[in-house]
Amino acid sequence: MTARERSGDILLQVEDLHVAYGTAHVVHGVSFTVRAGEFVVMLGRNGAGKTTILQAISGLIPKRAGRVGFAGDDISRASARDIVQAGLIQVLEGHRVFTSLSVEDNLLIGAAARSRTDLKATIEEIYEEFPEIADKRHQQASRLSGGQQQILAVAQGIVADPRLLMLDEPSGGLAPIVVDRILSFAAKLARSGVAVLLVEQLVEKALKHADYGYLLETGAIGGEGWAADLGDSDLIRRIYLGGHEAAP
Ligand SMILES: Nc1ncnc2c1ncn2[C@@H]1O[C@H](COP(=O)(O)OP(=O)(O)OP(=O)(O)O)[C@@H](O)[C@H]1O
Repeated sequence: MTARERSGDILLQVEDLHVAYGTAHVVHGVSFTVRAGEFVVMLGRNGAGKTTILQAISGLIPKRAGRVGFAGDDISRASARDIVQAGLIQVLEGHRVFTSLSVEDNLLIGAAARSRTDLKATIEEIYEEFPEIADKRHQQASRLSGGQQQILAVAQGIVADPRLLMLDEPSGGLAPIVVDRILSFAAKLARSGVAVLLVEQLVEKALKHADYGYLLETGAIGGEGWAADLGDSDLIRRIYLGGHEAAP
């Protein structure tokens, strides 16, 4: 199955993206798409370039070459702020929350990036889904565990009213059951029309929740396919394990 046969309007279109850190050329002509309402995962070994690609799309690091289209506009040279305003929201790797502010203020700050009318209902929905942060809504975020801060970081991305939510390894430091809850919430968002682009090391869990996957091999797309087909594929075995064992 090729990308062309997927349904839905293309929301994000990355074409021939190149990124370098000084003389280290780490992304070599990457092209891929994310469609409206689609949950796409990008998999690849440590250091393959996944975070670099997300950050280049978000305008956080410069692109050496290539084009990024979003909702019909060319955002290749747009500022990080304008990219957020357009509805392309990235949740960075690690627990990047404001620890001196309350949980609820963290959510309000996340939402301040873009105005939305259903903010209260969205925050309530997040509290319902993640009672561990609801219970501490008026406490400083520094009182949350690392895993709860990670949930809060993802929640900040959700309240920003994304058209495309990019999640960079949301599993970091989380118990497996919490990872499943976050990924199934992301899948629910996708079903409601928000596109999701996930970078994740937990291959099995990512493929369980995503619709479509791209496999990154040292800065280039090595393969792609429906998530349901990739799990037990030779492609995954080749990329992660040199073709000998089952995927992690
Ligand atoms: N700021 C930087 N300066 C120089 N090299 C960098 C920088 N950030 C990343 N790299 C290098 O770029 C390559 C791609 O890194 P990147 O973090 O994008 O990979 P990744 O697939 O996200 O890996 P991981 O799963 O470990 O986060 C690696 O070789 C890494 O060492």
